[in-house]
Amino acid sequence: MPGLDKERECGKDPNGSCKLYTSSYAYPREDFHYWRDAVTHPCRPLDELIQYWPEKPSRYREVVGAYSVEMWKLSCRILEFICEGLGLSADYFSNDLTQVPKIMINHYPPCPAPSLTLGLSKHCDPTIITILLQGQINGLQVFKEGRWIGVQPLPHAFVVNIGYLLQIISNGKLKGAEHRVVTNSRYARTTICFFVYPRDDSLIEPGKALVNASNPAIYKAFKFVDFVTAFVLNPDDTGEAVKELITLNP
Ligand SMILES: O=C(O)CCC(=O)C(=O)O
Ligand SMILES: [Fe+2]
Repeated sequence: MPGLDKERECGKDPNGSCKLYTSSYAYPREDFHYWRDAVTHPCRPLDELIQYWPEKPSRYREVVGAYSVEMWKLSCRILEFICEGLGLSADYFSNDLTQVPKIMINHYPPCPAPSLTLGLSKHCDPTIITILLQGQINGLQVFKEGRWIGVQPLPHAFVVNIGYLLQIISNGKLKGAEHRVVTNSRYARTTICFFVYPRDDSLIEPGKALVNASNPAIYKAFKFVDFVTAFVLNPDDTGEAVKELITLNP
């Protein structure tokens, strides 16, 4: 699709809820650019928001709409299991903590210099959880015990990433997955993320049921909007502004 059409398709909401990026959302501030184009938009409530989504390719709204409905159901089920595992009430996330899910479609074209160029740098998603459909092509890596490990695409499987917010809510019992995307010179790679985000004014804090005298809170309570602001200023999640916001007695 020509660039102008892409811009038009992603510019239907005067409030800019649908965004089109090359590299990352922070393009003008990046020290390095990434080999990636991305489209993102919120997807709930669908009836209200679908009018702002791209209409091209021709079945985009139908296909991505149906996909987002299924991802929403799946994310609710996964979060119920996570609650059971952590010892939080089953409905802990059935509220503002999960009401702003977003779809992000990433496209990484074949790259002439994969050893010099990443698709996305090391980060931890600023979400509760992320459900990722990787497709058939390798590219995702997770950082574990000091080294990068490729996440092999499996047919009919999703990757579920713990986000930074769930790390905080679980009081550090669950760790946000640090990951990045590498490029390759032969194949284009397209992936779809379903990001589970809270409302801006949601309070993020270690679950009360997980905190007691022998397990004190290791993170402060904060509003999601303040976290996002700090995160956007420091896309690297070890950024000082984020650390200061979430760490007790920094
Ligand atoms: O494309 C991928 O495999 C991962 C994308 C990702 O990590 C992100 O969009 O946050
Ligand atoms: Fe990510």
